[in-house]
Order: sequence, then structure tokens, then C-alpha cells
Amino acid sequence: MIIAVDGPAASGKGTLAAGLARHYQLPHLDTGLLYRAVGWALRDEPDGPDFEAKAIAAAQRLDAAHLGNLEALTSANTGILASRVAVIGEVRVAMRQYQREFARQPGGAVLDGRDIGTVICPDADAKLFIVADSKVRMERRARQLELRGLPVDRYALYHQIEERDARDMANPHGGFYKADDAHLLDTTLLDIEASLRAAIAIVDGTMARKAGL
Ligand SMILES: Nc1ncnc2c1ncn2[C@@H]1O[C@H](COP(=O)(O)OP(=O)(O)OP(=O)(O)O)[C@@H](O)[C@H]1O
Ligand SMILES: Nc1ccn([C@@H]2O[C@H](COP(=O)(O)O)[C@@H](O)[C@H]2O)c(=O)n1
Repeated sequence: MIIAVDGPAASGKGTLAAGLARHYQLPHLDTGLLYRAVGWALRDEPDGPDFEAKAIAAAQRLDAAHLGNLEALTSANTGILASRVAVIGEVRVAMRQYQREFARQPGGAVLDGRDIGTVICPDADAKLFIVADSKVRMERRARQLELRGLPVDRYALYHQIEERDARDMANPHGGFYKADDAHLLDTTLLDIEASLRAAIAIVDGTMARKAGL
């Protein structure tokens, strides 16, 4: 079974995808980490003239087995860099095959990102599109950073999330929208457990319908 989980920044899609993977005992790929790894490779020259060429080269040599530096990869600045490299068509092409192979492994997989249900796995068995109010997303991200002992400027964080959303939604090479057959799940008023219960109910319902039950 392939489960596609998409949604904007800090909507909770990674948390839900990991919970679904545990529940259905499937491997999970956070595809945002791939883009973050390419963005991170460009951290020392974010405004250099060769940004695009270097991003493409970094994407083409990316070894997805080495996404270990989570502290650096999940920082807000790396998120911004990731959204900048993600608008480069050749970067997206270089990432595609790995994601599709991951999805097609025996038994299936859970993938979360922005274009899983639309571009990477349009035939996924179940698709979820996770949303939450921007201020709630900012507050969740702020608490996540505070738990890591990092200083948080909520005003800056809110604008970083908005900037990333705006760039992602305008991405001419993206498929950053809800697929027609994806189920919308708004987690604004749901905690993590309630969101996961709702997501499992959606997946079970989708699979039952497809099996004609
Ligand atoms: N329903 C929820 N209620 C409260 N907190 C949540 C909920 N869902 C996720 N969180 C928390 O919000 C933070 C962001 O969640 P998560 O990393 O899953 O979002 P994401 O959409 O994958 O983010 P990104 O796009 O930046 O990778 C985490 O600290 C997570 O524990
Ligand atoms: N399938 C995807 C996943 C991510 N991106 C880009 O990477 C940025 C970081 O992703 P997070 O999921 O970790 O927030 C994101 O803002 C997108 O620009 C993507 O293009 N496609």
C-alpha cells in the first residue's frame, strides 16, 4: 500500500506520515529532507551566481542514504534554502527516481512532501492533504524549536513559513496542490493523537471502498 501525505510547511504531515508508517508497518520517506539536503549543500553561497548549477549538481550527486544531520537539515534557514532549490526543475527531476523507487518497494511505503499525490505517486492507494492555520503552524514549529533549546523569534518564524508557502505555491515545476482524489485533513483543532486517528480512519475508509467493502 502506498500512502501519499502532502501539505504546507509545518502542517504536521511528517508527524502524521511517521504515525501512519508505524500503524501500517510501512517504511517512511520524508521527501522534504531530500530538498533540505540539497539546500544545505548551498549554505555557504546562498547568493552566489552559480546557485542554480550548484543546486543541480548537488541534487544529482545526493546520496539519500546519508540524511543523518537532522539538526542542520531541519533548521528554518535550511527550510528556506530547500524551497529555493525546489523551484529548479532539474533539481526536482534528479530527486524523482529515488522517491518513486522508495514508494514502489514490496509492501509499499508512506511518503510525505508537497507533490507526492500529484507527481511522485499519482496512483497512490491513499492520499491525504494536511492543512492547519498558519498561526497554529508557526506556534507548533516554535514549540518544536524551543524543545530543542533554540531561541525563537515568533514574528520571524511566521514570516519564514509564509515565505516558504508562497514560494512553494508559485513553483512552476511543482505539483503543490491537493490531488483531486486526496482527502483534506485540517488539523488546526486536533492534537497529534486525534490527527493520527483521523488519518487512519481516512486510509482505512479509502482501502475499504477500493476493496468494495
Ligand atoms: N496536530 C498537531 N498538534 C500539535 N502539534 C503538532 C500536530 N502535528 C504536528 N505537530 C507538531 O508540529 C511540529 C511540526 O510538525 P511536522 O514536522 O510533522 O510538520 P511538517 O508538515 O512535516 O513540517 P515541514 O514541512 O517543515 O517538514 C512538530 O513539533 C510536531 O510534533
Ligand atoms: N516533495 C517535496 C518536499 C519538499 N519540497 C521543498 O522542500 C522544502 C522543505 O520541505 P519540508 O517538507 O521539510 O518543509 C519545502 O518548502 C519545499 O520547497 C518539495 O519541493 N517537494
